[in-house]
Amino acid sequence: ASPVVKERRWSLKDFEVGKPLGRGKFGHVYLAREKKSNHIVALKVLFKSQLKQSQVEHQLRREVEIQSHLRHPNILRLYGYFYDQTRVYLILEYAARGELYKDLQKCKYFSERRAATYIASLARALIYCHGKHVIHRDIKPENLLIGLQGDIKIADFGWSVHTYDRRRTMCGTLDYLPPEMVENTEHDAGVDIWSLGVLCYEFLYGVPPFEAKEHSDTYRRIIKVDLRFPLKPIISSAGKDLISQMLVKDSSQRLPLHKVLEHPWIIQNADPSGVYRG
Ligand SMILES: CC(=O)N[C@H]1CCN(c2c(Cl)cnc3[nH]c(-c4cn(C)nc4C)nc23)C1
Repeated sequence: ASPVVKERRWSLKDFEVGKPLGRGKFGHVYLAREKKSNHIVALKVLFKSQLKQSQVEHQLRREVEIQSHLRHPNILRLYGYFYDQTRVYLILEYAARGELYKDLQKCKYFSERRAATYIASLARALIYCHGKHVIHRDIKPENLLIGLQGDIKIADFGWSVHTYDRRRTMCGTLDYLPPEMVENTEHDAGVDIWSLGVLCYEFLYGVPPFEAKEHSDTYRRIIKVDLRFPLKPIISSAGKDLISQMLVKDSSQRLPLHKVLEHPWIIQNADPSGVYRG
């Protein structure tokens, strides 16, 4: 089992806490070392008072429940948690090369090879999540970290949910359900395919596809799927084709994740090892 396993009851004295790595909404994340195993982790410290006043305890419980059961190279591990009088602590995998959005800001946009390698890894991670009826719902650069080898990791499952199949959980028979009930729920796995398409566009152009000054304009552009490709940087038609097949209004018509992995742009550009070496 991994050195920092969840079965044990953890407490702060098990860790030597180091420098702050960054701050989330509800607290800070610190570099830390588990004393017995010398395992380096990221310790996310959340203040109970802030969780209470924002009524996100249930969301945090769901995040812990979901992320602690997911095991995938492109999903940040949650090894365990503990709490004291005033705080909740999440013991998270440490991603040695930090936050992806900082890299994206620095180099404005990624090469097609780097973007395709990340999109392929994220597609594989989402296929894994959807196989467990988990949808993330918040795939964006701020929630992505980079591991020691340059491997991308989805973090922050704060908005993930367990989808359940209403068809099966409804009172047995389907016969009496109207079409819209038998169809997908408003939040089906298709939301993550859309977000992956938005992310792919932002990786390649450095800005999200429906960006506008006012929120109301962004909303209008999303609803209309007002997708435009700038002249610069020059992107292959294969890359634009993949984005166009993911950013489709009808979620049932979006390119399924396994088809994303077979798309020519991914085949031609993604590093098979899932790691971008530059
Ligand atoms: C909302 C939120 O938790 N955001 C970030 C803060 C750091 N945190 C990390 C988490 Cl949760 C895990 N691993 C990290 N590694 C780093 C990092 C590494 N370097 C060289 N620089 C940084 C920064 N940060 C993390 C997640």
